[in-house]
Amino acid sequence: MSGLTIENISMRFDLPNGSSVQALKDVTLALKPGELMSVLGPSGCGKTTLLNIVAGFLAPTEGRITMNGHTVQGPDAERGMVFQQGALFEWMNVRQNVAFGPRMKGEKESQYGANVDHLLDVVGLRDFKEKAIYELSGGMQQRVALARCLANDPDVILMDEPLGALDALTREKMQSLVLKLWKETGKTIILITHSVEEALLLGERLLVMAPRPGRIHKEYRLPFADLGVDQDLREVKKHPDYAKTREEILAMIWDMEEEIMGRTEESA
Ligand SMILES: Nc1ncnc2c1ncn2[C@@H]1O[C@H](COP(=O)(O)OP(=O)(O)OP(=O)(O)O)[C@@H](O)[C@H]1O
Repeated sequence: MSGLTIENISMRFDLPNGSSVQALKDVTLALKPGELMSVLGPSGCGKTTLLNIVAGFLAPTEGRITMNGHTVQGPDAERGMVFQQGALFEWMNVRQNVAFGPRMKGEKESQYGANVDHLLDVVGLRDFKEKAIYELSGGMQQRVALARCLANDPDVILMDEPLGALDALTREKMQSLVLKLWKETGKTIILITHSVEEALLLGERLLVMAPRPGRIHKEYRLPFADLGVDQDLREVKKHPDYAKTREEILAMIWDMEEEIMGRTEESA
């Protein structure tokens, strides 16, 4: 079967003091090729743990991940990751960073060069190819991180708060870029965010997770990501369902946070 399946994933962390944390409990979902899913939920509900398991960085306590029919056993270029801070190589210039994956695969400049230049064009860094990473703004660094991930031609792109460290205006521009890349490349994308607005705009599917144990609370199918491919995101936000869904999700997460606070106070 093509696509990504997350089957009955549970994750328990055993702590040195003998106790344990049930970070995820029985999470099941499937993504078809080309789907864009945002993941939202209060702090500690297991978003990053889930992404790390899909990436193959962590082995789940129970369940399995399959990718195009085979079981995920560890990290692989078919699943690319973009972190909050670009995790770029400071000793390489912009173009060398983007070319890193293909070079590691043993490709020659004649094989990867045109694609690397194309990707740098797509993310708007044509004139910055020779720049050092420290010369770039945070937004530009995240553009490099996106291009570097795409240069490996992964089937799935996993993004953990990729725009979380950016200022509001840059973030908005980058949200449009993510939508553009999604449509142009047809990649499957899972994007974790703490921003309800971002989850709404970048989630063709939006997953709300609940904590203790981390699990799927509710899933939405939304029109805003498709609309945002061709439209200014500020226009998309005027859609009548946008404010309604935002309020509903905000209230949902607020209630979860209140419950966590209540439980913490009780146990104090
Ligand atoms: N390596 C680890 N060892 C022990 N506990 C862990 C480990 N990694 C995560 N946890 C715990 O698992 C739970 C889920 O953590 P995770 O980071 O996945 O949540 P999150 O939803 O991504 O949180 P945030 O929004 O704050 O980034 C938390 O209670 C966390 O403390």
